[in-house]
Amino acid sequence: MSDILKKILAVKAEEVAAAQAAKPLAALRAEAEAANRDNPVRDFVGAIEAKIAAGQAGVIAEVKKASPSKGVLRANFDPAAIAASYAAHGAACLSVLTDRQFFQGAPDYLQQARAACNLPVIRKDFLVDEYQVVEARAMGADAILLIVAALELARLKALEAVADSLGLAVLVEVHDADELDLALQLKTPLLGINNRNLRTFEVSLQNTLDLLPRIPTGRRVVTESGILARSDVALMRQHHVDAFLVGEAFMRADDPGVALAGLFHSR
Ligand SMILES: O=C(O)c1ccccc1NCC(=O)[C@H](O)[C@H](O)COP(=O)(O)O
Repeated sequence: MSDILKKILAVKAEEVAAAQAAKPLAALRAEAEAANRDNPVRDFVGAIEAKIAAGQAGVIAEVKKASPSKGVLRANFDPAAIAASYAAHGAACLSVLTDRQFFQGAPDYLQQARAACNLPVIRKDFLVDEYQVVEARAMGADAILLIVAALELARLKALEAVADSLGLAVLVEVHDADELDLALQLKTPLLGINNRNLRTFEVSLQNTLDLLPRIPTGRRVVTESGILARSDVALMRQHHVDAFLVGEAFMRADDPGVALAGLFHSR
């Protein structure tokens, strides 16, 4: 496991302990159930598939103020305005960072972004415990990320089951072939291949291409990280990779939605 991931996971364990002490799981579950009544889950997988069925890329557009590898990406950060622009320019879904310490994110940002549009939203964070999955639905998320490098198989399966019980979609993320073997033991169709090595922060789109021959039918590959240019999108689409998770390229642009259209839509 990479050093940064170790550090992040140690902080997550502390955050879960503190949150549980402040609000027990049973109370949080009641909030998640209320959210399911008042603010029902939006179909994350369906939104991606609908774009792809229409011949477009399925873009998960990220709302990310900063990152460990790049520092602050967007000083003037307005999650609602970013989300509205993404929606107006053809995003399938949103990814909102809720981690405070390493990404300068917040649960409030997820709520502001989701309220500003009709798109499904993934809680982008480092989930290690059932508590955080329930918390994701309570804050309004429609999907969660599970990172194979961070979790043992039994824990991955247990967290996927909690997500299923709440109606949340799961994006399972891998970086190499061993992680892929584990991810394929989950039920979710959404398989994220991270092009970023979390130890070195090196990014190589070749990582997605190398793992493609190992992907069975029935899984939807989402290529994650380092998509910066139209040539990157073209390379992926030539290899029938039609779903993308993109952050930095949009966050550094004056208008993130216009940048999305420029990267993905034909001119
Ligand atoms: O982005 C980082 O520096 C990072 C460091 C440690 C763990 C995860 C990290 N990124 C999370 C992501 O998955 C990216 O935000 C996402 O794939 C978008 O990547 P990009 O388009 O390169 O911003």
